[in-house]
Amino acid sequence: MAALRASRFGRWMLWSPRLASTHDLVTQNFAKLPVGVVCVADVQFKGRGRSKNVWESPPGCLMFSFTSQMEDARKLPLMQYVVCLAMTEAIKELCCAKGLSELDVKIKWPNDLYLKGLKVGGILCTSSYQPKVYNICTGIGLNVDNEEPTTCLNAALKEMNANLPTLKREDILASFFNKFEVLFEIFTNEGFQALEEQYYNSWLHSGQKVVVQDGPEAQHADSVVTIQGLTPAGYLYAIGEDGKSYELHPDGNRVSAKEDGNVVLHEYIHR
Ligand SMILES: O=C(O)CCCC[C@@H]1SC[C@@H]2NC(=O)N[C@@H]21
Repeated sequence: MAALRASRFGRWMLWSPRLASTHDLVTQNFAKLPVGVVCVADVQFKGRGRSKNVWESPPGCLMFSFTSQMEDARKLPLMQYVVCLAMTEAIKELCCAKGLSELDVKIKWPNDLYLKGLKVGGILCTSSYQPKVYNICTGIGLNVDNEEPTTCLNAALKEMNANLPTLKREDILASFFNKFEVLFEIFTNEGFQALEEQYYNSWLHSGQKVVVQDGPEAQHADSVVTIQGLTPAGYLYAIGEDGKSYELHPDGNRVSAKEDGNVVLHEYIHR
C-alpha cells in the first residue's frame, strides 16, 4: 500500500490464500464491487485461462483480477494491450527502483508476456454491457517465484545476480497499478494511438516474419508475411512478399512449434 500511487485502482483489495478463481469471483460480483477493486489469491484451484484453458495456479504466481469501466465499445478489444504494456513497464520500473538488473519481459501478441522466449504471464480481459457502459474484468497471472512449467521472473534475476534481492508479488502489484492508472487515462482520453509507439517498443513482433495460411480452408497455401504493427481494430497488420496487406488473427492455442531462422511457423491465420 505504501508503494501504491494510483488513486482509483488497487486501493480496495480482496485477498484469499485459496480461491477457485479471482476472475470468476470478480465477474460474478461485479455490480457489488467498486470500480478499481482488486481480488488477489495466493493459490487458485480453478484458474481460468483464455479460450477455456486452465491456468495452473501454484504458490509463487501473482494472480489477480480487477474491475474497470469503459464507454467506447471500439476501444474494448485494445484494453488487453494497455494491460500488457502496463505490466511490462511496471516490471521495468520496479527493477530499476530496486537497483536490480532489467528483466526483458516482452509482449507476445495478443496477450501473453514472455521472458527469454518462454511464457511468464497471461492476461484475460472479459466484459459485459450495462446500459451506457462496459464492465471490464481484467485477470493477470504472472510467474514471479514458481519456475514450473516454464520460468519465472525471480529465476531470471537470480541467474543474473544471485546476491541481489528478488521481486515480491505485492511490489509488482503496486507498480502495475501505478502504471496502469496513467496509461488507462491516456487510453480513455486520447485512444490507443497515443500509446502505440510505446507498445511496439515492448512487443516481440516488429519486423518479424511469419508464415500464414492463406486462401480458403480446403486449399490454403502458406505465405510469408512481415509484421508491421496493429490494424485499427487491434489485429496484426502484415505485408506479404508480393506487397499485399494482411490482417492476421490469433489462431486459438496454436503456438510456434519451431522457429526457422526468423520465420515463425503457422502462428496466425489470415481472415
Ligand atoms: O494466458 C492466459 O490464458 C490468461 C491467463 C489469466 C490467468 C489469470 S490468474 C488471475 C485470474 N484468475 C483466473 O482464473 N484467471 C486469471
